[in-house]
Amino acid sequence: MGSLVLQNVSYYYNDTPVIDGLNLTVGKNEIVCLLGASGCGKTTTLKAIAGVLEAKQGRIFVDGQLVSDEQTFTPPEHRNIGMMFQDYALFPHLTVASNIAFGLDKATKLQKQTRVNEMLKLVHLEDCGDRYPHQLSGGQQQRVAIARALAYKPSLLLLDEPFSNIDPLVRFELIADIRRIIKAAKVSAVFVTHSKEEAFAFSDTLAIMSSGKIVQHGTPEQLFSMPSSKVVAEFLGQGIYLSAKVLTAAEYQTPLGVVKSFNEHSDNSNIGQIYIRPHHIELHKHNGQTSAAYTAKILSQRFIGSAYIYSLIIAEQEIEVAAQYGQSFDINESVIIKIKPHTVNFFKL
Ligand SMILES: Nc1ncnc2c1ncn2[C@@H]1O[C@H](COP(=O)(O)OP(=O)(O)OP(=O)(O)O)[C@@H](O)[C@H]1O
Repeated sequence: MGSLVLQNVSYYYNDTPVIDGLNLTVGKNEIVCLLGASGCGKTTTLKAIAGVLEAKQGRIFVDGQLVSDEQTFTPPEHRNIGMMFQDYALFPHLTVASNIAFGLDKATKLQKQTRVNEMLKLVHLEDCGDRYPHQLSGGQQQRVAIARALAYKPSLLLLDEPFSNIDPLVRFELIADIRRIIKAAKVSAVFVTHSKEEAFAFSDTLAIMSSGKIVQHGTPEQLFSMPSSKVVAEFLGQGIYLSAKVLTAAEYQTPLGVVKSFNEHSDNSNIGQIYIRPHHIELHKHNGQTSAAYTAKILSQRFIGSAYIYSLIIAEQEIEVAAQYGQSFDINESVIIKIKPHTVNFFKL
């Protein structure tokens, strides 16, 4: 059994379902990120796991222990779960060391001191034990918050938007740092964010939520290359749909010609749509050729340092495509569009 198992969990506010038969298993030492549109129920799911609210249906196991079902409700303080939220919630009148020691109420003075020193070392704040929170940067305060959450050796850590108040310039450094700390502590974690970039940088796996359910759970690569539904495909990338007819197991007829696939078509349907991401598209100079070429007009451009990104309309949908190194086009220029062979995501109609 995983470190955390949610089986058919539901929760509703005033009869409106917010979590609706949700299933999720988080393995030992796995960091999973709950991702989904605003209001899809991510924070409510964290609260049900923490025991801050009582799930109306289903079963929740933490480290193999049943903590919630129709007959059982283990209160938050007995679930052995650490929590970390965006506002750090450090006690301003306590030193860093006292903040970290706060949850260690059953330990002796010596045990507390030893654990606080271990935690300060883990988060690289050995010299800050006597400081107060206001004497630390936002990133340092967040490291104290994680030290406090890990001090009593929880089996699971819940993180709700922990990086959203951190300066964007240092955010990804802090994310790498906190990921390292969690991995060193060998704890499982459930992380909620709005940012795909944070999710990719911080998590081992992503669980995409929609309408109160997990619609797909897997590594970022699995979800990106083989999304199980349009919701997942659209959530992870800004692509376009092309109508598609299955020609052979690895070829599709589209309005932009035949698209070749690395994977075999497994569905028994013949008509549908394929989802094309920007990196599947190649732009080429027209150079006066007309034969069998599929073209589009450049609408706008922006420079990102290493390349130009061009905006164009393909199959009546706007998409941004990066030019290859050294390539450049003019606004309004007509360019040839080629779709590279790739692992095709086909969705039947
Ligand atoms: N106390 C409440 N009473 C009634 N409805 C609530 C309450 N708390 C949350 N909701 C509703 O439940 C739904 C899910 O809320 P939740 O906070 O879990 O979403 P979320 O996915 O975390 O959203 P966000 O990404 O915006 O933080 C929303 O529609 C929200 O309006």
